[in-house]
Amino acid sequence: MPTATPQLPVLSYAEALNSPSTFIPALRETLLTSGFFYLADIQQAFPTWDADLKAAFDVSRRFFEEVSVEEKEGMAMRESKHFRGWSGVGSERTKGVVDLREQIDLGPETPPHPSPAPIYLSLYGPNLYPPSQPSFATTISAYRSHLEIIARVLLRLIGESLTSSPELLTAPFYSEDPTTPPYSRMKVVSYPPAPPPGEGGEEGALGVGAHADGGGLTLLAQDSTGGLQVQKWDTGEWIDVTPLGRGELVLNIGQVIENLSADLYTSTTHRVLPVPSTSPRSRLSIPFFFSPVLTSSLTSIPISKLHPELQAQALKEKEVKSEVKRGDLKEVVFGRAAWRGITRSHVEVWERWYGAEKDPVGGPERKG
Ligand SMILES: O=C(O)CCC(=O)C(=O)O
Ligand SMILES: [Fe+2]
Repeated sequence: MPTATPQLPVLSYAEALNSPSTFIPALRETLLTSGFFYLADIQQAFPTWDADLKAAFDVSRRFFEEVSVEEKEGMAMRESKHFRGWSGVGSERTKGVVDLREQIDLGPETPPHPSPAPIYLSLYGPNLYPPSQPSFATTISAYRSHLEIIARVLLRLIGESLTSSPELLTAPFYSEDPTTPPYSRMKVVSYPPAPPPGEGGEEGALGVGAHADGGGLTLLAQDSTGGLQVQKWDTGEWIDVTPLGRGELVLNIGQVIENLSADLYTSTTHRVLPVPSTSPRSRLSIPFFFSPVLTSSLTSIPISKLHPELQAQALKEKEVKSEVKRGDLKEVVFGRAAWRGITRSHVEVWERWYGAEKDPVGGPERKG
């Protein structure tokens, strides 16, 4: 395991639970400056954390390495009206360029929505799992349930770091209606070693191209390979998010929290470099995108409700350096943003089940 010196702040989950009064100012400072951080000391809250994390990576590697292409095709995302399931290398796009990764997309496990109008309610539905590896579903679901807890704790503390009415931030992430739960997605991803351009590789292709996450809060576990980079919003410099080998998670906020925070906190641009063709194996990562209910309306915390010391800063214009256009998923209703994000990444799935004639939101292209 590498023992790199982290270039991003390391915050402690144990401190978040035991000493919120010292954790909250550190969290605020981190989100005002860096936008990305490591979360360590999760073991103190979940004694089985290291084993559960390892089990999640073990079932993921077994899936990518052992399940046949025929079985993967049977659980392919194009079979799902709900944009769930497996996508092979080259079938997902970021800003129109193929991503060099293979993945399973998962969401909250529910039946299809009973009346899927508006169209984005079609995003609710069942996941697709590999039939030959039943431990994949149970292991990944158990891991996901830890992340739901950690994300809720962090969300509340992010709310408290901004305002004495944290429910202004947290409300869109709660639902009383079982047909419209919070729409948190999760991916199990493999980045295979890729040939460089000139030796068969596509010019400009990355593991995943530069983007800012569209959801609320991203909690990412990565193996020891490395390759994730974040673009510092103040200088535009790319820095490595090196794995620390401590069972840590990498956290960043998505465009939803950027918007809710009156743009005080930045949803930072990031990317994954291709795995070198000389690497003996694929890089694995498991990002979890903790997100609001699809029907929720997202309105920024009013400046007058922010902590007094943040109000002047919220009024200032902030220049964010980013290789890609930002704010591209700005919508009032979260479902519309989620729909545009996923249909843009998986145009073929959208065309198969919906297409321009049937889609009032406009799928990959914004309408109205
Ligand atoms: O795999 C990673 O390290 C990052 C993936 C990512 O940024 C994403 O899927 O949004
Ligand atoms: Fe991302």
